[in-house]
Amino acid sequence: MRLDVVTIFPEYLEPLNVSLVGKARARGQLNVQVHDLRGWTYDRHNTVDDTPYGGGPGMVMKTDPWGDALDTVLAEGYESGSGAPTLIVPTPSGRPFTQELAVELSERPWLIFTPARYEGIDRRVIDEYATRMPVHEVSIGDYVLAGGEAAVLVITEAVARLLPGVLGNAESHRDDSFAPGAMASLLEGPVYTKPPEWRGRDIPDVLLSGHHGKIARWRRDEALRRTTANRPDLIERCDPKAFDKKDREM
Ligand SMILES: Nc1cc(-c2ccc3cc[nH]c3c2)n[nH]1
Repeated sequence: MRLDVVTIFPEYLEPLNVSLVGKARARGQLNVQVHDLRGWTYDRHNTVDDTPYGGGPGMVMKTDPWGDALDTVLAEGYESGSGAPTLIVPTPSGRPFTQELAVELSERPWLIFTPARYEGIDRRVIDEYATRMPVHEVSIGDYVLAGGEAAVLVITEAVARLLPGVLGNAESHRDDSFAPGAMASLLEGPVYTKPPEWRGRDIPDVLLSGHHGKIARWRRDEALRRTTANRPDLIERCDPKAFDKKDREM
């Protein structure tokens, strides 16, 4: 998979050099290119913004730097055989980013991220590139950030960990919260490891019983309890029949 990020804060994307994404890049599973939007400005102040038509507070990101940057990125990507691009535009007014969307994006060969700043990007840029590729305007949550770069980090990590071979054998996304399946959308229950006693706190006996059926049922019940408490909206999405089936298997 190829990822391109165009931003006025390339240093914000430094975390893509470490941990899971950094290792995937080093192994060649992920090709990440970060581009400084100001590289496509030609005035003395490297201007990327201007006042909004119709008035109002703040500034709007100008068309030309984005258009020139995206044309360059597209030419590079096509030249290197990156496949069909998908444009991802982080915005508070976008489609919610979910595990389902992460799975969908992980199956694409090439993602181009355009994290904005200020009041956003001149709408004509999105409209122009929407004629050439799928565009996903994506929100990572109902809160307002000062720019889209944090959203790029979130989306990139959620997508990269789904790529084949990126998660090690010791990890798996099979039972992720929100992953499809009988426990679809249940939140993760509590987890424990050694030592068996810590500051007077023990491990739940069932986890030491070696009875896999009882352990699976306890974990399911804990997930249900936690989901009911924290995300009752997710309970409706679960298929109760699947639970009966799972119970019989445990
Ligand atoms: N989910 C979410 C996205 C954003 C976001 C995305 C881009 C920009 C550009 C300027 N402010 C922004 C905020 N806030 N919250």
